[in-house]
Formats: sequence, C-alpha cells, structure tokens
Amino acid sequence: MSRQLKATPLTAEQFAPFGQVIDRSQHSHFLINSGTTERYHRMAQVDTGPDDGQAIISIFRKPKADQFPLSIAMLERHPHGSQAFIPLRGKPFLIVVAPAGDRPDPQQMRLFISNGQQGVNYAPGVWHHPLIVTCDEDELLVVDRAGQLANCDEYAFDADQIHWIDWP
Ligand SMILES: NC(=O)N[C@@H](O)C(=O)O
Ligand code: NI
Repeated sequence: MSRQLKATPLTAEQFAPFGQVIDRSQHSHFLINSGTTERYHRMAQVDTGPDDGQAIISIFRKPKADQFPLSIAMLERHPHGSQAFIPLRGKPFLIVVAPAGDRPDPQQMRLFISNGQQGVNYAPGVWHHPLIVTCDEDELLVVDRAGQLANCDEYAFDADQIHWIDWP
C-alpha cells in the first residue's frame, strides 16, 4: 500500500476533527469603524489550557522552502493549548495532522493544503508535523500557549510507519 499521503480539501468540515480553518471566504463579517472596515469576528478559539497558560503571538519565518518529496518521520502535539498558523505572505503551506491520542496513528494521518489565504488552528493534543512551507522566505503568524507546563510532545515513527508527501 502506498505510503504517500494524498491531499484532502481544506474545509471546515474535513478539518473539524483537528481544529478550525481560518478562512475569510467562508466566514461572515460585519462592518466596524464607521463602515470602513470588515470584521471577521472570532474565526477560531485560542485554548490556553490550565494554570498559567497565556495566549502569545509569534511569527514563524522559514527562509528556505521545504524539499519535496518530504518524509513524515515524526509528529508533535501541544497537549495544553491550541496552535494557530496564519499565512502572512499568501503562499500555500502544507498541513499534516493525526487525531489526538496517546500516540499518532499513521493510518489516520491526513494531508491538507492551504491556498495561502487559509490558516488553521490546531486543537490541543492534535498531532501535527512542524510547519511545512512551499516557498522561500515564507512567514506565518502563530498564536499558541506560553506557560510553565511542558507543551510539546514529539513522536518518531518507526521506519515502516513513515509516510511521505509531495508538492506541487
Ligand atoms: N515548536 C514550535 O514552536 N513549532 C511547532 O509547534 C510547529 O507546529 O511548527
Ligand atoms: Ni506545533
């Protein structure tokens, strides 16, 4: 059986088991500031989890595009908080996820492709691959949790569980 992950369309419904899609084209808005501005309100929820969790805003910048085909040798999760990735340069980026659980099930891994206008917000505990970009000099806004609790578990797949993705 091929271990190449085929892309699933990035829609709110298809991504629902993993979190939310942040997509203006699929979201209502209302006018603010005397009608000069459209507010796409509350597109996703930031989950900062227990204790001293705080929502923080960061920018991830990758000077070099990832090289394809790309092996998915590991996934990670953030058990105590959500993590949102919002493209700043309008460039497609790739999202590899697996359902939350003690360890990622390689058979349930999904590949989604953002068209560069769509962001994603991973729910706490959802397994995902670190950021994968298709173009040099890409930058994404990231909203996730800061706090005392360790909040990044990594899982390395056995050789026979490693899948791969290609682009374009
Ligand atoms: N580790 C880190 O800040 N980045 C990852 O969580 C990621 O999903 O890219
Ligand atoms: Ni992450």
